[in-house]
Amino acid sequence: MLPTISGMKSLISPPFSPLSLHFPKTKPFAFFSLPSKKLNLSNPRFLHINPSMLSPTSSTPSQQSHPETTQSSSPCGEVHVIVGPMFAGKTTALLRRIQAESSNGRTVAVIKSIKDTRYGLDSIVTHDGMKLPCWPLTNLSSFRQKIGTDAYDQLDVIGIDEAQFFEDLYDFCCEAADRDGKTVIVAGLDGDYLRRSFGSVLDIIPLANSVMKLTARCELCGKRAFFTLRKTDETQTELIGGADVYMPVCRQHYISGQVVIETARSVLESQKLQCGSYK
Ligand SMILES: Nc1ncnc2c1ncn2[C@@H]1O[C@H](COP(=O)(O)OP(=O)(O)O)[C@@H](O)[C@H]1O
Ligand SMILES: Cc1cn([C@H]2C[C@H](O)[C@@H](COP(=O)(O)O)O2)c(=O)[nH]c1=O
Ligand SMILES: [Zn+2]
Repeated sequence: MLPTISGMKSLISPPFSPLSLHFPKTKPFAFFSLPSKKLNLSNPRFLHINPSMLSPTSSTPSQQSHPETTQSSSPCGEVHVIVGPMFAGKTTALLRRIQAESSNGRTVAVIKSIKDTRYGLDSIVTHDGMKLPCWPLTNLSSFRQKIGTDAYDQLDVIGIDEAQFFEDLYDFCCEAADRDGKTVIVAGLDGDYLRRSFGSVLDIIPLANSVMKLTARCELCGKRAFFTLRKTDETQTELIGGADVYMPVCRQHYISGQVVIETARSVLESQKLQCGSYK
């Protein structure tokens, strides 16, 4: 039997200890207890998340209010969708919503795509350092089996980060909310670096109780940023990276940035071709 922390309610991926929650040093945190549910789970641990851990002081400049935070257990499921470009605070918003649900005494678990290897597999980490243990999965359909049926049945709230990488997002949200009565909170990119619909994120809008599009700050002018510009010459849709590869931009700088990058790309391509023909 894995050690548990008294009164914890969140179902968090093992291995987990309080020390695995890392937040910026300027934002101290402490654990507190809530009455625990009658759970007999062999694997997941129970966690209380102190609100100060997910302090609003780390909010993005464009932080918007949460449209709906569930106050009590609902017999019906819910789907809430958080979208926006990179660096908009999607993960921060997801972690805050999860914390709010946990504070309301609901049992929560968080999933992220195994494709996102940026900060190790077992944690969701925001760009400014908030960290929460999670279940890293290839596909969402494996979640119930991974967590265990009993644990799944006890869950009230499921958070999903990097939702653009899950092909079975629609079916999972449908089943979790409609059939199993779960509250599903989904965070992901609505668009890729070419502003095309990314994965299945937009497909779940018709399933949603609420949709929130967050914005970042344009790295070039400071205005609101709606888009993500890729700074490199790579062209595949999926390319894991952070500020080294991507930057948030406003419409004007997306357009001018794309022109610069596409020009650079075609210059590089023609240089490669020329080099090839000299060989
Ligand atoms: N251009 C940037 N480069 C690096 N970090 C940024 C940039 N813009 C904002 N941030 C930080 O990223 C935080 C949001 O991180 P996160 O919640 O992980 O965003 P998202 O999940 O939308 O990518 C902001 O609060 C801010 O501190
Ligand atoms: C625009 C864009 C992004 N990605 C990748 C890059 C990151 O690994 C994630 C997004 O992370 P965040 O939590 O929203 O910051 O997605 C990609 O693969 N392709 C793209 O076009
Ligand atoms: Zn701009």
